[in-house]
Amino acid sequence: MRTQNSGNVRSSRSFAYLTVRDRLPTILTKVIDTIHRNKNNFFEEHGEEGVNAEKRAISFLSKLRNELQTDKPVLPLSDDAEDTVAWNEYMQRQQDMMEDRQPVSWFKSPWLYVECYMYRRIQEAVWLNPPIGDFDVFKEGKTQTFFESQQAIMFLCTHLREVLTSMDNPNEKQLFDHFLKFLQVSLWGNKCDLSISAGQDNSQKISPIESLASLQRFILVDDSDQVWSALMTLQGSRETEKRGARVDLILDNAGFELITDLVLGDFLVSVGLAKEVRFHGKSFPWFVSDVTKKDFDWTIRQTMASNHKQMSACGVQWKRFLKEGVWSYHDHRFWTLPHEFCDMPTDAADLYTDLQGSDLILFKGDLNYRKLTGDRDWEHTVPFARALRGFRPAPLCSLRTLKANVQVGLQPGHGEMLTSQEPDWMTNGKYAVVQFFCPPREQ
Ligand SMILES: O=P(O)(O)OC[C@H]1O[C@](O)(CO)[C@@H](O)[C@@H]1O
Ligand SMILES: [Mn+2]
Repeated sequence: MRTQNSGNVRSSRSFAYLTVRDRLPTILTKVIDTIHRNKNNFFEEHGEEGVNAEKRAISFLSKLRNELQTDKPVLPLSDDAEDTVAWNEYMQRQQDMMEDRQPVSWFKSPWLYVECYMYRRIQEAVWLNPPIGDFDVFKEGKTQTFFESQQAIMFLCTHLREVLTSMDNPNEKQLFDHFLKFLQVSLWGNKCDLSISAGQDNSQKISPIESLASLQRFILVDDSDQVWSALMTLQGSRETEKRGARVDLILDNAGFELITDLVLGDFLVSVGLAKEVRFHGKSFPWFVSDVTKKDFDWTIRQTMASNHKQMSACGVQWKRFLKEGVWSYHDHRFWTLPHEFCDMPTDAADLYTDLQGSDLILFKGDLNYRKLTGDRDWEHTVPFARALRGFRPAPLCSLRTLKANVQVGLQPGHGEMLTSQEPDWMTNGKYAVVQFFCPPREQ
């Protein structure tokens, strides 16, 4: 069994190596440029102090880029945030695992760790300079993809409102068909992240519903019917009948993907499949396009303010769900730590306990999949349940388009066939999985 990290940065032909060599410095250069372009805004808001903060942040980030490119040892964090100690302890853990006592450095550590670490160091640059401490270095890109996906967002909102108004007493089959569509739209929404393209435009421009049929053959594992059964079982159970089912959606990217997740959350609540939807986002800007609380609120405000009738009706409804507590937004520092999810019971016990109260947890995106499976070099036939290594807070499902070298739960020979036909099938974002796991009932 090969279970070392799939992200082997040491091998100069690996996807991980290329990411660290090419993609991460490009992202850092864009961040530096963004801060520089905002110099006048910082001056207007904070005077000279703002300009000094801009200079210090840029010099910090340029140094960081140099450390990365010259494979320097990774440095402990020097800020004083809620998660600083956890990060520095994790770095020590990495150090203890080094075979030859070499210092942990950018090209000699697991990919998952260095990639997460870079985003945390970017945040360190901002937090160490309080006048610009709440500046989101990725905001521009996130708003841009939202506006560039307007057409697709309008299609989707229209489709949702039509489905909801036309459904008077739907039978189970009709409900299932609609559910499947909204689940798949949310799945393919994950194509639109900005980290894989180092911030280049990756927005959705065509009708998301119409493209579903042609995309079906790219879903390598499709456990949608098990997700559906889990929801149906809840409907029949006495306990959940009383309190209603709770779905937790672990969000990934802002822009079009977030809209697909909100639409799915709306559908689940509006047709009674869930009583409560809890959205989980990041507590600081992460992996270029991930959702923060500000992005979440901004997206709902923008949707409400749209001139398009159905789109603004969606926004108004979403605002109402939040006000009534049917929907809620949560963040936890664990989502922006480098830990794999099987560490959650020990390293974020409060979050694990919270998730145990869920009836279904939907994990969006590639990074969440890497953390679910520990980003290991698993054989493709290893069952998903095994790759989770004891992470079993509640029934859970990963909705992920493939953008990294890890994939489990395939039929024998499937992975080999794909490799022979399309060597980059795990990283080109063309394929997807809907992978479900249900913890066995306690005896
Ligand atoms: O937004 P997602 O789907 O988690 O993707 C994040 C991207 O960043 C990566 O970590 C690569 O840099 C990949 O896993 C993926 O391409
Ligand atoms: Mn992301």
